[in-house]
Amino acid sequence: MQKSARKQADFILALDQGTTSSRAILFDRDGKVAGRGQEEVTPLFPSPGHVEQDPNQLWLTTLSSTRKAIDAVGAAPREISAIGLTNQRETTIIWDRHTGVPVTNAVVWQSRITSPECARLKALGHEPLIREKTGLVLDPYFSATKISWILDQSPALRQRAENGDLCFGTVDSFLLWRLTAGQVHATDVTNASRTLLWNLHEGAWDQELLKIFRVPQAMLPEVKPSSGLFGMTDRKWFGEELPITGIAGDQQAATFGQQCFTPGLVKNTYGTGCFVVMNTGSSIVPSKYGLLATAGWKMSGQTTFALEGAIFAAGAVIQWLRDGLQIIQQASDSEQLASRVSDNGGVYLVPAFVGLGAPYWDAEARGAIYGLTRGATKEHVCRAALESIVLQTRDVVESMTCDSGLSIPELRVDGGATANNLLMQMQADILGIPVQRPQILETTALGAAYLAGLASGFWPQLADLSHHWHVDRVFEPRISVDHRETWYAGWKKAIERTRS
Ligand SMILES: Nc1ncnc2c1ncn2[C@@H]1O[C@H](COP(=O)(O)OP(=O)(O)O)[C@@H](O)[C@H]1O
Ligand SMILES: O=P(O)(O)OC[C@H](O)CO
Repeated sequence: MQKSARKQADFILALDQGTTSSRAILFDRDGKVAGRGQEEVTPLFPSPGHVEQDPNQLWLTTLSSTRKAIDAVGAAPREISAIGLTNQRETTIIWDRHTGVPVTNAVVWQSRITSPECARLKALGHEPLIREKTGLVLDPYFSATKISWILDQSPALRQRAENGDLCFGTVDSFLLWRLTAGQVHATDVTNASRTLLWNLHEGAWDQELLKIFRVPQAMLPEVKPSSGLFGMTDRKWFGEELPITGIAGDQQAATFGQQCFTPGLVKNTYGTGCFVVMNTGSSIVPSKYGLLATAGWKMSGQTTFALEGAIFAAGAVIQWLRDGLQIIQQASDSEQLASRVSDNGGVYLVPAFVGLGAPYWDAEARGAIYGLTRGATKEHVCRAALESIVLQTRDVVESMTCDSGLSIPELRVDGGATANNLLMQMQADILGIPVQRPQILETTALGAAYLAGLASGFWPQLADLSHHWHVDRVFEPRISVDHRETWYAGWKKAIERTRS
């Protein structure tokens, strides 16, 4: 890499391959969006509870959104200092090492197809060891059982994996492989830490876990720091070779993009799901209250760890109001509809569409609506749907406070649903702390850009980033403690009734 020439370049390109879309954003030196491209991706539901995506679509939409972003700016590729990659995490792809062709569709993080395998491993008593080594819980959400589920499709596949003819990767790893035309099979620590195969304490693939999950070591990617050179793009994609110098899973990237650089700072991203992440510095905080210990990022030889509460259904509830119940036409209508009533009228909605994630980890629970009376209206249901997002967040923030022993002074927010002012106000009300919405909501992509730009020299040091973060609006809590706790007590009752 010609570092000095690249330092002079004008942009960092961030590629954000998410659950619902692939996005590409060019950021300038002030961390502002210079141009963007976005393409939707299609979820496939082959059987109840199972979710897949076509890996080729993830790749092609990444390429086409990149071209859109570059065209929007009219930038020449040589004006791009480096590329940062961020991705929906845990989603599992296996491809042929020689041809690059995926052997099946991607098994998406939301898929529950491996519930029986998780139950089998729990019955064998493996859960405490797995939890201790990985910081995670034994749940179909993570990659390990998805890998073995794919390999169990045929003995020939398993044999090819054992012979070293197949590669496993999360979405970052697959895109990196394609961008480098098959030259690099790698991932970063944050993505590795979501597989259930990564020993968080040792920072290495764990032989005992590989055996428990029946995953051949020969198919695993090399694991690198989140900020540093991963490889060069093949000239055929953008007309010249560009260095890929940052990779992180999307929630860790958003934490970095929100500049949660000091222990105790917390962000929440409101997308399809909701992911609350707290920086815990150099300490791995094992959770007693249903959260995950995970890698935050690794740079300059140092790993920063994090505590995370993963909530599976957030914006997905609003999509259901639109596509399932059809009581709104677009997600943003939810704000107006819910505002027509002053409270939930006693209605609570628990959106356990794919079970419950943090802090309950109940794969078998399914969604329910409680408290319906003859006076309940679609406005109440819509309000209860929005409330379910902030109430789930409160569950996680309570666990985080207990686990970390730190009181959380404020919540930094980002993601598509933060455009909803009522949602943000309710979030401040139920937590009793200020909610800070920054001007740039594309913090996931920004975090990937920061990781890449710090490695390429585009931004010489972390301190150069501090003037990029500007608040758009602060939502202060406005309700009494009594009101807050009565509201929350109703939710806890609804949750208890829903658990399997
Ligand atoms: N104004 C809004 N009010 C409530 N939810 C919204 C609003 N705008 C978008 N959403 C929800 O936010 C999600 C999209 O956010 P995004 O950050 O793009 O998600 P992802 O990264 O998971 O693809 C969708 O699930 C959508 O229902
Ligand atoms: O693509 P998103 O934004 O829905 O994020 C998905 C998470 O990474 C799943 O762990």
